[in-house]
Amino acid sequence: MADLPGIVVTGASGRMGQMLVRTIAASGKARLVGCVERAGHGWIGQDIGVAMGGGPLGVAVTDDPLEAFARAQAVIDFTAPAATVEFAALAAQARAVHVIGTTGLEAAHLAKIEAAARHAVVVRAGNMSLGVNLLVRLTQKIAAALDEDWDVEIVEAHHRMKVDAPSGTALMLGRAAAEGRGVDLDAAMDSGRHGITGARQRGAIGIAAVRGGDIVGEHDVIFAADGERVILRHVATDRAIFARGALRAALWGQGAKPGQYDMMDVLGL
Ligand SMILES: NC(=O)C1=CN([C@@H]2O[C@H](COP(=O)(O)OP(=O)(O)OC[C@H]3O[C@@H](n4cnc5c(N)ncnc54)[C@H](O)[C@@H]3O)[C@@H](O)[C@H]2O)C=CC1
Ligand SMILES: O=C(O)C1=N[C@H](C(=O)O)C[C@H](O)C1
Repeated sequence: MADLPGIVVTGASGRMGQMLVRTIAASGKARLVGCVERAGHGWIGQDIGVAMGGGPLGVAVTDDPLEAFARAQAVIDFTAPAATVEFAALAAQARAVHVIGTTGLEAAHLAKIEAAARHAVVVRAGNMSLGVNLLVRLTQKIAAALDEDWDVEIVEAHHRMKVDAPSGTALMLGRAAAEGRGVDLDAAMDSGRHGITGARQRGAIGIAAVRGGDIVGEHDVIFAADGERVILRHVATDRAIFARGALRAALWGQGAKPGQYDMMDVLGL
């Protein structure tokens, strides 16, 4: 047991944090060695298992990430952009693999993560599930096969508490469609339509976001032409799919050289 990789979960009280704690504890492939939450959080100092309403897991929640990371071989981080940037520097300092699931990262955040990845392994993906990563590959292939008579529209739906839009997954899918077509997503993307928009621009890649209830995550990629449509769909019904992917990434990263990777690298897709 002691030779299994030790993993720290950041944002341990969150929707994904709790799922990760359960997944790691039950995996038999890794040890949970730390749980981090933001300073002032009510769970600081409590055993994570007890705080989650179950039996003790022998790991107290801390607000000191550096001390926790120093004991770990990997950090799994599904939190928020500002926190993730801070954790990237600290994980690199500790030479721990940093698995980043956080979405809503902007250019300035990504530059800091890139700098950290010069010293340590970073695996980052807007979606860690096998099914979505397959969907990304299919989207790229179909976009490459179809010309601009086929309008690409991506529709994503998530729970009412999600704070960023479009979802990280929708952006992955948009990027894949753009790559398939040989264009730049930033130039082609049309998201958040409202008012007198004018007719659709040929070649645009549309992205729309739905927010409501407890939707775990749903993504449609629609290729619409005159007289026919191709629709690819992924429906997540359980956050365990993301946690399993993240754990797989943390284990895969143990043998990798410093640098930034994604789930395509981990899954060999
Ligand atoms: N890549 C993927 O496969 C997936 C990514 N996500 C992303 O993961 C992120 C988190 O999602 P949820 O768990 O639903 O959110 P959540 O709001 O339930 O959890 C976030 C947690 O991070 C904690 N946190 C924030 N700042 C912190 C700091 N400085 N130090 C320590 N902890 C801090 C919060 O207290 C909270 O417990 C979002 O960006 C979401 O889009 C979610 C599911 C799958
Ligand atoms: O916030 C979420 O919940 C999710 N976020 C990720 C995203 O932004 O795509 C992945 C998943 O869809 C759930």
